[in-house]
Amino acid sequence: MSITVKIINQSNNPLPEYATASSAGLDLRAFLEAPVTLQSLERTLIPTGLFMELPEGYEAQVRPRSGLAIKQGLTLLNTPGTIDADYRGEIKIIVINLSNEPQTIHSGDRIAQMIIAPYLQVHMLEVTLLTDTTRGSGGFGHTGKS
Ligand SMILES: O=c1ccn([C@H]2C[C@H](O)[C@@H](COP(=O)(O)OP(=O)(O)OP(=O)(O)O)O2)c(=O)[nH]1
Repeated sequence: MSITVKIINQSNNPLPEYATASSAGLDLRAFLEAPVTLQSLERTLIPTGLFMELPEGYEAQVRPRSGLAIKQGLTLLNTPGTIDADYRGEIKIIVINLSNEPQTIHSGDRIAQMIIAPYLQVHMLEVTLLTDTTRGSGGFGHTGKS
């Protein structure tokens, strides 16, 4: 399946790619004029230079990369971020530094991954009674510890 995209400055900002033949996520790169340093617990919006036109019925989920999380404590604050099919703005990534040290992001760094997935829109049909189940309203640990 093809998706129409626009990218700023493609000579040094390549299109997102799948790292391996079966990768689920396309790696997203930071597109920055200068490196950005995040202090411990600081968050910021990192531009990618990427714009997309998703087909109707598809979303993109923006998720953290495990290597960045374990090595640098960098993750995404709103994971998974949702890119709507009708969004035409630049895709930006909300990065937070959960480590104790400052962390620097350079232009071209792969800061997140993006999964394209189908979604359903539903009609909310209101009723006064829902059907009974064994679980009922049990939740939040109701079935035990292990
Ligand atoms: O990590 C993200 C999350 C969202 N977006 C863009 C695409 C998405 O379609 C739009 C709106 O995102 P969302 O619905 O999460 O934002 P909101 O806070 O509900 O704002 P809005 O009222 O604009 O929908 O912002 C990004 O670029 N990166």
